[in-house]
Amino acid sequence: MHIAPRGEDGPLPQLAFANTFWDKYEQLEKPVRAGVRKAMKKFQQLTVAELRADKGLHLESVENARDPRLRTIRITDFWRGVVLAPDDGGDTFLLVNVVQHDKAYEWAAKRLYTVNTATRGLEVRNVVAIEQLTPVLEQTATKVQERLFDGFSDASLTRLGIDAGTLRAARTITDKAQLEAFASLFPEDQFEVLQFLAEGFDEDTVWREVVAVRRPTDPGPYDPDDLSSAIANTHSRITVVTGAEELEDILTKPFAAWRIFLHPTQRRVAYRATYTGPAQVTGGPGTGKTVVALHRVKHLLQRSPHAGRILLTTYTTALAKSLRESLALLLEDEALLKRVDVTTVDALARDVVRRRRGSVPRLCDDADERFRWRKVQQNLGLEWNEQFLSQEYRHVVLTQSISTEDEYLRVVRRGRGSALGPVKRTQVWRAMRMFEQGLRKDGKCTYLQLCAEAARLLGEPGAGDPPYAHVVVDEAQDLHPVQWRVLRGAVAPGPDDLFITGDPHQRIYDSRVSLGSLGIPVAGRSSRLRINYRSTEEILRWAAALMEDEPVESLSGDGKDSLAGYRSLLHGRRPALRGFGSEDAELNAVVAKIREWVAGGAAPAEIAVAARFHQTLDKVKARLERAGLPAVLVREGPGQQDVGVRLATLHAMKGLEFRCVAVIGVTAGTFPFPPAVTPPDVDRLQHEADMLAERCLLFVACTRAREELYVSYTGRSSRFLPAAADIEG
Ligand SMILES: Nc1ncnc2c1ncn2[C@@H]1O[C@H](COP(=O)(O)OP(=O)(O)OP(=O)(O)O)[C@@H](O)[C@H]1O
Repeated sequence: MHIAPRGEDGPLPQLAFANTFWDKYEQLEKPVRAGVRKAMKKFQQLTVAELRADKGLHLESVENARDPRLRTIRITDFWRGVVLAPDDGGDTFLLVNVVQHDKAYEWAAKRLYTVNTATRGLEVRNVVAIEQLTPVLEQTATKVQERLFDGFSDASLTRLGIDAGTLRAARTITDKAQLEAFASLFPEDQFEVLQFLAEGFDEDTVWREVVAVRRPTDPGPYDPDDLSSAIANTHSRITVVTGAEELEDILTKPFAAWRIFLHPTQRRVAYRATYTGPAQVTGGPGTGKTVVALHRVKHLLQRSPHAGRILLTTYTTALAKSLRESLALLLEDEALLKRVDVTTVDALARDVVRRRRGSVPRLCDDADERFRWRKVQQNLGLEWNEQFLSQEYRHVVLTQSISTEDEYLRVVRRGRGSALGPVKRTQVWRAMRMFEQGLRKDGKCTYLQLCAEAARLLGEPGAGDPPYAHVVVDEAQDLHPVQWRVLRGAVAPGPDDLFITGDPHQRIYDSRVSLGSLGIPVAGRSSRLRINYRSTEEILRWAAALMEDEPVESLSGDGKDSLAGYRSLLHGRRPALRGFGSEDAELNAVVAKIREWVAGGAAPAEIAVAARFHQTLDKVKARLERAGLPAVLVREGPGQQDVGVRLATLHAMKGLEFRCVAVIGVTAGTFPFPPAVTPPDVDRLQHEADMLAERCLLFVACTRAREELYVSYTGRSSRFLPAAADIEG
C-alpha cells in the first residue's frame, strides 16, 4: 500500500491519471483544460479530508454507480471529472475522464474498476454493456457448433486472469469479429489475453507475453481492494504524479502518450536493466520500435549518468532529425542529451574517416554509380548487365570483404542464384577492379566503400577505444553488412553494446545479413512487439495482405519472420482502392480525395501522397496548387511548421506517418517495376529478393497511414493489389 506524506490534518493524496483521461485531454477546450489544472492542484495542496470537504471541487458520488468508488468533481460549470476515489480511507485518487456534465454521470455509472487476478493491474470494463450483451449472445451461441474459446478450459482462462464476468461473456463469442466488438467493453488485460488466444497462441505463450510482462515479480497475496498497489502495477495505462512541478509539466506540455504509457512488452524490453550482449527488437510497422529505441537510450543514460557516449542511428538524415526531436522530448535533462549522437551510419563512417585520415573522398550518388557500372560493362563487353555487376559487388565483394582475385575465385557466393565458373569470375573480377579504379582516379567512393574503410579504421591495431559505450540502432532492416561492421567497430563487445530495432517486412533495399557472422549474436536476446499503435486494424489487415503471408528472412538472418499476432486496437474506415482509365482521371481523383480529407478536418501537413516516380509527384503538386491546396515535396525536407500536403516517393515514406495517405500509380507496369527486378534467368535468388523488396515497398507506404488509406492506379492494377476495382473515368 502507498504510504502518503502527512499534512497537518492527515495524509496528502496520491494523484494518478489514466489513459482514458489522456485520450481526450488534448481535444478539450482551453478553459476546460485550465479547470483540470486548477482541480488537480487541489489534490496536491489539500489533505484527503479537506479534499472530501472542498466546496469548489465538490467530490460527489454517482447515483446507481456499479462501482461505488467512482466520484465526479467539478471542472467548470459544464464539465466534470470522473475520479476513482478509495472508499476505505486510502489516499490514491485516479482521474479517469473529463466529460460534459450529464454525460459524466452516465459514463461513470456504467464503469467498474477491478484488479486483475493474474497481472495485478487495474482494469476497467463497461459492465452494463457486457451484462446486456451476454444473454443475447448466449442465445445465438447455442446455435453455433463451435465457439472461439472452446479449446480453453475455465481453469486455463482463469489462470490467465479472466474473471467470472468476462468468462461468461467470452464463452458466447463465436469469432474474432465478435471479440473485436468487445474491445472497448472488456477489461484491458483480459481483452489482450483473449486476443492472443484468438490468434492461435497457446496458454503458456500468452502467460509469458501478456501476463508475465505485467505481473509484479513478487505479487504477494491477491487483494481486490488494494487500489494503490494495482495502480502502481499498471504502468501501461496509469501515470502516477509525484510532485507539483511534474503535474504542471504534464498538464501543460503537448501530451505524447508514447513518452509515458508504454505497452508492458515495450517497457520490459526498453527498461531491462542489462542485456548480456547485443539485443534485438522486431515487430510490424507502427508497433513502437522507434519508441522503444528512444526509451532504451533514456534507460542507458540514466543507468550510468556519467559513463560514455551513446550512438543512436537510423537510416536517413531526415529520420535522424526526427529522432533527435523526439529524444529531446523524452529527456528533459540537457546534460544527458549531450551524451547522445543521433546520426546515420553513413554520416558516422564519414566522421570516422575524416578524423582518422584528415579528409573524405567525394561521394558517388546512385545515378553516378549506375553510370559507372554501365561504362564498365560496355568497355569490357560483358554478358552481364550493370545491375548484375553492381549487385555482385554489393552482395559478394563488399559483404565478404574480398580484396584479391584469388579470394574472389574461391569465395562461396552466398545469396546469389547464378553460377559463375572460374573463367567468368575472372571476367567479373576485372569489372570490379575497373569500377574501383575509375572511382579512385576521380577521387570518389561509394557510401558502402566509405563504410568499409571506416570499419577497417575502427578495427586497426592502435585505433584506440571504440568511440561509444552503447549503440542503439533503429530501422535496422536495410543496413548492409559493411554498415554493420562500422557499428560493430564503434562499440566494444560486451553487455548492452548494441540494441537493435527493425522490421524485416519493411526491407526495401535488399540487404541480407547474418548478424551472428558479423560479431553481433542476438540469440536469446530477441523480443517481438505485436500491437500496432499507429494504424487502424482495417488499414493494417489490408496492408498485411499485400505481403501474402510470405515469410521473410529474419532481421538477424538466422530464420524466418512472420507477422503472426500483429494487430491494432484502433478501428476506422476500410482502405479505398480505385482504378482509372487515364492518368488524368487518377490525378483529378486524388486531388478530390485530398479536398475531402481537408474538409473532414485533416490539416494538409497530416496528408501524404506517395508515388513511385518524382514526375508523378510533380504533377500532383501542380494540380493541388491549382486547386488552392498547398503541397511540399518531402525530399526538400519540410519542417514541422511547414504547411502543405506531403509528397513523397515510396522509398522516402520509410519511417514516416500521416493521418491520411494516398498511394497512387500502383499499376501493373510500376509494381513490380521491371528495371528494379533482376530477371530469373540472370539470377534466380536475386529475382526473388527483388520481387519481395517491391512488395515491401508498397507495404511500407501503405502502413504509414494512421486513419485513412487510399490506393489508386491507371489501366491494369499491380499484381500485388487485391482483386481489381471497377475502372472509373
Ligand atoms: N506505448 C505507446 N503509446 C502511445 N503511442 C505509441 C506507443 N508506442 C508507439 N506509439 C505511437 O505509435 C506510432 C508508431 O510508433 P513507432 O514509430 O515507434 O513504430 P515503429 O514500430 O518504429 O514503426 P515503423 O516500423 O512502421 O516505422 C507513433 O505515432 C508512436 O508515437
